[in-house]
Amino acid sequence: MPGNKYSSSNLPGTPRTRLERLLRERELKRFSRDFNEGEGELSSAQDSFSPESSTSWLNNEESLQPLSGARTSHDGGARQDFQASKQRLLVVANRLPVSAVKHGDSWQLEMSAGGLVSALLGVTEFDTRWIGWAGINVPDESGQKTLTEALAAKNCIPVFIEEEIAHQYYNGYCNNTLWPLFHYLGLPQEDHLATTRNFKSQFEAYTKANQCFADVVSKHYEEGDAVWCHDYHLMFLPKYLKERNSDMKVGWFLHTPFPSSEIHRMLPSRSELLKSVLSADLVGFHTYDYARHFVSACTRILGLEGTPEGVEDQGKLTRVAVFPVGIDPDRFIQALELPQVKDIVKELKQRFAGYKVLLGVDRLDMIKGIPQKILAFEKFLEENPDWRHKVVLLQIAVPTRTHVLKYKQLTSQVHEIVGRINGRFGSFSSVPIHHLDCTLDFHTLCAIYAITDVALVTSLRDGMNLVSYEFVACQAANKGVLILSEFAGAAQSLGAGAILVNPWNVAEVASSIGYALNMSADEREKRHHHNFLHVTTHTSQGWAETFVSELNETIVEAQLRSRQIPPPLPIEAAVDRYACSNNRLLILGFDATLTEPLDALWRKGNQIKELKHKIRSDLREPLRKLCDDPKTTVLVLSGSNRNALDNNFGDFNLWLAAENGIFLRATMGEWMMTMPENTSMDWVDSVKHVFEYFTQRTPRSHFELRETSLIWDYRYSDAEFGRLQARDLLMHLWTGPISNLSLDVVQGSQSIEVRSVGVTKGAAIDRILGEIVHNKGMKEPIDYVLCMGHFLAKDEDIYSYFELMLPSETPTSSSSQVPTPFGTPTAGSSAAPLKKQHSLSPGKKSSFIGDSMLDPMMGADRMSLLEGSSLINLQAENYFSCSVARKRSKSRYLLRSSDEVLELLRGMANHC
Ligand SMILES: O=P(O)(O)OC[C@H]1O[C@H](O[C@H]2O[C@H](CO)[C@@H](O)[C@H](O)[C@H]2O)[C@H](O)[C@@H](O)[C@@H]1O
Ligand SMILES: O=c1ccn([C@@H]2O[C@H](COP(=O)(O)OP(=O)(O)O)[C@@H](O)[C@H]2O)c(=O)[nH]1
Repeated sequence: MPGNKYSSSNLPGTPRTRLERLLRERELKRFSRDFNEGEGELSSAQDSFSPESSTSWLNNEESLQPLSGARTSHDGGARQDFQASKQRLLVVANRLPVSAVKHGDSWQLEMSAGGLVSALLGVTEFDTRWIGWAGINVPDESGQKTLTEALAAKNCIPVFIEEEIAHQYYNGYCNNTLWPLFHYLGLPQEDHLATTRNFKSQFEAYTKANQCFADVVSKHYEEGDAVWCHDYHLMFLPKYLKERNSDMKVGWFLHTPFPSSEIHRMLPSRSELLKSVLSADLVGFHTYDYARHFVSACTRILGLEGTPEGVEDQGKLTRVAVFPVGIDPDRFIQALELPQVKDIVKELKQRFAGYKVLLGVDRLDMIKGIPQKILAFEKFLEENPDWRHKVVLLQIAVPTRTHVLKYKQLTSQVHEIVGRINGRFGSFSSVPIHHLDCTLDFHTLCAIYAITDVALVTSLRDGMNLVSYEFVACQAANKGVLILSEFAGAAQSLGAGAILVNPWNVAEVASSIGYALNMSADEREKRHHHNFLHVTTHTSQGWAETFVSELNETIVEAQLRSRQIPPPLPIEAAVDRYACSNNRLLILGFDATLTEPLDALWRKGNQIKELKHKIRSDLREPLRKLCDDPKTTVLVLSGSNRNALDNNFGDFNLWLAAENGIFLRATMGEWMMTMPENTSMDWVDSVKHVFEYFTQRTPRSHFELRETSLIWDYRYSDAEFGRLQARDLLMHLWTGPISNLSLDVVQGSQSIEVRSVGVTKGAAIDRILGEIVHNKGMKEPIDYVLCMGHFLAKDEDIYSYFELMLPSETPTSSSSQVPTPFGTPTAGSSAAPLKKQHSLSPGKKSSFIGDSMLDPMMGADRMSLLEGSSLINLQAENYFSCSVARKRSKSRYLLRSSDEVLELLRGMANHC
């Protein structure tokens, strides 16, 4: 068995990283394939496998093989075992590889045209089911049943969509809106009002159609399946699938270009579409440019973070990667050896004897640049009279999307130009352009590719363009030249061997035709060799294998990452423990914990600075109840300045700690300083200068000068630009004003803060607690602590502070990073006597806080009052450290939003 011989244990080392695991898997696959090929040699004589037995473009039902393992299905025992262990793959695409035509009571299945079908037909590595729109309206149940049965033989599963919805979805939203937009042809503009109305109904049909797909996928899904969604038709599918089953392994691949974010943002439904695609685990594109555009649309439109790995939202990563598609080159190379193909080649050569053949094979689509190509050919004939009657252009224009108005118009336009040029340059015996509106069978197509001298691919935009690959695969003998649009994805892979052109530049294309026709045999050979190597090594099989491996790997990675994310706070338990405690301490962050949630729309306004500093109005009541409960002490501990806290909490009975705990006051009392030794601001002017400079150059960023720190905040700026500016700002800081100063530069997700070394919430809490305990004359030990906030990583040392207070047998999460506590647990006892390690410096005023009131009692004398007493008696089950909306955290628990904070505080308040 391949599995035994090449089990992973035979390979040295355990892969630890994603790349190591992927390389290992690749190696195993290669071993496994070599092994099977070894066996295949023995059985090939009996199989007498021929290219025809593989899937074919012939519109002949007999030639259609089941899609999975078409080549391995007759191999007997060992092969079947191997096949049985193949991973199940559900390919979901708008179009099935076959289209159904009804003949009486039975169905005839014909091959569908288009690059997506061609690409996926080469994929035999998996146990594949193909789920797609039947392409035909079958309203009656019995018809649906018989068609489903007919398709099942080809491992195809139909999605039935009601006729009007299918029309609005496919001809409307997909091909009249998304397709032109993604190919930089803009949105339809004929009649603005009607278009807007259409947008709505077409968009609704699009969502409904995507739901129909999701229904069918869910029905056929088995645990462990990889679900691979394809193309712009199914942008909502990842979301719908994950809503039904969050464990489903979902990948999404786009076959078209993804346009610049400036184009994508024109779409009225731009955000919904992006968000849904981001529900997938892995998102793939043909080229790096498309992937880059997608990530940048997510950062600019959704405000998310783009990383080299993909797009990150609250710790959840959607991997974005590049997977250039290929073809199954052997299918073409072997077809050329078939007698019937050789016959067609012979016939064509006779037919065009004495002529050089230029070839275009395209769906009759605006993006393919057919009119531009023909006009370039006209210009060539115009400028090169010697070539007239010595060269023909064969243009195969495959009819497509014929119900969309634009496509109808294009057909007439092309016919008109062809007629004019043939009239102009034709003769009784020959015409320069042979234009065919038809679909060719596979063998004829191969033969035409083989006899062509120059292929002309002049797409105005094209996701990849497989015709260029197929042409190269069929040119081993002829070494014809490929003229290729620089706007096709294929230009990135075949660019070095092809002649690259700008299809809009008719003169350039015309002169390239001349260059290609006159090219020396030596140059043709070299160029062909380059392309042939690429086409034969980058196959559709490899493309699919890589995508599915990466998808599997993404899930492993996500599981590893999710282990680092704290579990959700068990709100009920936190409330229950609160209810039965006697002396509770609630430490609450302010910004993004108790503040109003920010709507994305507000990002646009300047009022944002004001809004972010307001307590949620619905939180006031529960908070007031908690503050007024004699068994509860509430401390709001924030990076904000004293004013902000005064304005929001001045009328509550609680404790306020501003500027990360440097300033402290009970709302009944005056402000005091906890860490006067950290308040020197000599550095402030030089840093402020840098912050001002960057604020002026980064729209919608702002900086805040606090009494003890400076913060530059760019969360409302363009995310990408903000990040670049932040990088630049940091470089300036490090190399300039602060290079010799003892300052901390604290990086938030979208902010940069400069403060004195050692100022953190964890460092301040020791002294804050000393003051609170003393001030309240606390006799009973604190037996419940909730410490909750959207804290910067540096300030999360506060969570660790309390971990150390827990009984020693309780495993601590990160004791090594604990700040110096003034209370440490006594071995073997559950109580934590408070021990002083810092003494506060009473009365020491620093110049920049001249108006602050310093409590002369707060300091060494006071702390000594507490020494030796057991003022924290905290059991692990009564300690709830909880980060709010920050998944990368050292806290024990997570609350996703301030809505959940509200739920928690309301629950507690009910027990006051
Ligand atoms: O199904 P249709 O609406 O008739 O259109 C045919 C296909 O056209 C598009 O093909 C793209 O995929 C190719 C393979 O990745 C790529 O080479 C080409 O550049 C693209 O245009 C479309 O994306 C498919 O969904 C359609 O089936
Ligand atoms: O008569 C034809 C002409 C072309 N094709 C196939 O259609 C696909 C076109 O793919 P491409 O990526 O070039 O562009 P798309 O049509 O997908 O935009 C290629 O595999 C061609 O072999 C076909 O099936 N029948």
